Amino acid sequence: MSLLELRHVSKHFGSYKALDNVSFSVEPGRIVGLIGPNGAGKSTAMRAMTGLMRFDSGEVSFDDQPVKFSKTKALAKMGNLIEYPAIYPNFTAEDHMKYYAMDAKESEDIHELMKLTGIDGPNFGKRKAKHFSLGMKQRLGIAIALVRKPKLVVLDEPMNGLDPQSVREIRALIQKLSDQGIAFLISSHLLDELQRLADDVVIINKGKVIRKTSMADFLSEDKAQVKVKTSDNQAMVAAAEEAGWSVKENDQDEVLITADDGVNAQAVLAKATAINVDVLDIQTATVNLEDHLMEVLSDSDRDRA
Ligand SMILES: Nc1ncnc2c1ncn2[C@@H]1O[C@H](COP(=O)(O)OP(=O)(O)OP(=O)(O)O)[C@@H](O)[C@H]1O
Repeated sequence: MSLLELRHVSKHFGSYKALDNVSFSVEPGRIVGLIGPNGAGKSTAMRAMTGLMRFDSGEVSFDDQPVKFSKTKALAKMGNLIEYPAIYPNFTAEDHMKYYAMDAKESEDIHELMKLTGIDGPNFGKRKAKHFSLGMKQRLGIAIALVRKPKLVVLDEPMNGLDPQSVREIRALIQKLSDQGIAFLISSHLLDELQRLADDVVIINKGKVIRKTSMADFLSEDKAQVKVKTSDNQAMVAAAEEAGWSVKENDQDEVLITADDGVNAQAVLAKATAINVDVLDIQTATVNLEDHLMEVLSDSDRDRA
């Protein structure tokens, strides 16, 4: 049984379908990236699964219990940081931790957790939250999400507003906690970060789940691409097409070549030499979550048009 499961969840805002029959699951201890363009429905899905928002139809279950709007009992072992954490301006970091641990049946050692999330340093100390930077608030939000010893932590854009050093630290923290068996569902537009972190991906576009798979499988779908600049791109395109490769040209005068059974720079160079075309520059693009995501999204938009 999955730790978290959404089955056929739909949600309208007026006549707008923000979630359209959304189904996916999170397995124990896995880090799942929820990705998609602005307005795809990621935050809406997160609010539905954490009991923060009513949904129209479908079911959510967590830890073998149904999740309903405001049904907090089912959510005892789920932490979340969705949009902005509820931070009280006149509380210190420690006040927050004590407050959030108060109604927990089982809570982490607050001081350990503060150390782990880096909110115990001199910057925090006795300062009130109204003086915290955005990054400090994010860290505090993550610490709060962890206070009840959760089995799953739902994080909406956890890297927002963090400097590169903090992003790295938060990534290491998530990895460490996942190694201890905590599952994460994370939405982020920082795709490089998600590529490094996530075990699985769920891709959502216009309220629909268009792909759910492991990160490794998702990335391996992307075919290697050779980018080449030549003395005669027209001749290169013709020769590549004749070889049965897929060819596109971009606006930087580069010819982009892929093939279903793979293509490499040597093969493209050999083809150029055979037709007496000079190669000015050649590169093999590495697999990248962002590029592959763009392809998958544009295919899904085309299929729907
Ligand atoms: N309370 C609301 N009332 C009306 N429309 C809403 C409401 N909340 C979300 N929406 C709409 O639902 C759609 C999905 O929004 P959502 O915030 O879930 O997207 P998202 O994938 O999280 O986007 P982003 O990456 O920009 O955060 C958007 O078109 C948004 O305008």
